[in-house]
Amino acid sequence: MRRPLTRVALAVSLNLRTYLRLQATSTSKVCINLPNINTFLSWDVTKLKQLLPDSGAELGNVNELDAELVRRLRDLVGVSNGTLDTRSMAILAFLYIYLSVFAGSGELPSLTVSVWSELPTGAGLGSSAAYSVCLAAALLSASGTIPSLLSDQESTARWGEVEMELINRWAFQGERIIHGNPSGVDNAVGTWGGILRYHSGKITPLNRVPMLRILLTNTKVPRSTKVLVAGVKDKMNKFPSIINPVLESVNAVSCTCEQTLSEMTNDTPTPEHYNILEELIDINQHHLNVMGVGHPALDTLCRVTLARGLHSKLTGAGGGGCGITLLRPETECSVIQNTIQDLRDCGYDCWETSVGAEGVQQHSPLAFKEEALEVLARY
Ligand SMILES: Nc1ncnc2c1ncn2[C@@H]1O[C@H](COP(=O)(O)OP(=O)(O)OP(=O)(O)O)[C@@H](O)[C@H]1O
Ligand SMILES: C[C@@](O)(CCO)CC(=O)[O-]
Ligand SMILES: [Mg+2]
Repeated sequence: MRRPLTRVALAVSLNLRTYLRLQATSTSKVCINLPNINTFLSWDVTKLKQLLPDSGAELGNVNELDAELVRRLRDLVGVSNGTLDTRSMAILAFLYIYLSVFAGSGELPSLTVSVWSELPTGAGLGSSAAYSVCLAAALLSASGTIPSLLSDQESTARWGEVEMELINRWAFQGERIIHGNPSGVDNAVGTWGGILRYHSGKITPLNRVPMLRILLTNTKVPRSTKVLVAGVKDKMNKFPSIINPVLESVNAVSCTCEQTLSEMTNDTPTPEHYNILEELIDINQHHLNVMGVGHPALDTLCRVTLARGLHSKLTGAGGGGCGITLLRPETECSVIQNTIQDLRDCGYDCWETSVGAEGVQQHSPLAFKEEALEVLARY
């Protein structure tokens, strides 16, 4: 039986976006272009139709993963059960959402979907969720399940609450395919943006969000969310009396952090607020090490930034990938530049950004970031 998660977590959106372009075609093919993972594939619509059960209406249940459809898709893609292969997971998530969303209409349309992301793939920044949210929003919109929002004048628009809820649910199915037993917090952040509080499956956006500057560092150490999450679960099962109190303490960190963030938005942020956030970052990083999701490269990140007076922690499932470093308002430009250089000297990618960006949106081609448009226009 799955233990209900009763602890609080806070999740924060980043200002790095995933872009999806969907073109209706008359080729009788479904094509997917995923330049980030060098994957370009197509299938005949007739072949995909054979995967649908006799009554298409049986599909399309947004609350449960259809194990039989997943099995058929695995056969089609040629993967065995426990595969963690980047490409296969991305393709399975796409085909699963495509077939489920269009099954009810009885017709599978030919189309070309191209996705390109500014997020590093599989590095602890929720790239799988951003990918799944884009797929869900685009396919639901193409099927007419949610409206297409853009009029001639409007270049960017957001869906209403009901549509966002549906996008989030379908994205969660994509996350399930990609990473096994996800909490749903990453797809919620991708859908709604901002900062979210997660408790027992209930997701509440924080009303107001302070502006926080951070450094984002990619150690480039490869890791798999699926494997790391399974590892923590194993530890919980093996040493419940040891790990449960750690999770309780993580919960208390989330609550104290939430209170501090709320004070920072109600009053002017003070140096003391930043001191508290820094201590919480350090404590949480130690928790994550105890849970077995640290990595020597992440320890290096923490050590190198602390030498410049800055505090860091891992992101996402850990085990390598990315970490964040909190910047204080008074942190001098030279300190930031020197820290970035130190981290680049370690072989890491590092850049400055801020937290709390918008969630999923529909853009007209004109409102696409130029770089994204340039990449996606190739397909
Ligand atoms: N831009 C993209 N194009 C295609 N597939 C992607 C893209 N981004 C993510 N994916 C899919 O998501 C998988 C990575 O998901 P995973 O959950 O392991 O990492 P993450 O989401 O980046 O990190 P975390 O879950 O720890 O925050 C990839 O293997 C790929 O299947
Ligand atoms: C590690 C994890 O918290 C998120 C990965 O970004 C797993 C989850 O919430 O499903
Ligand atoms: Mg993920």
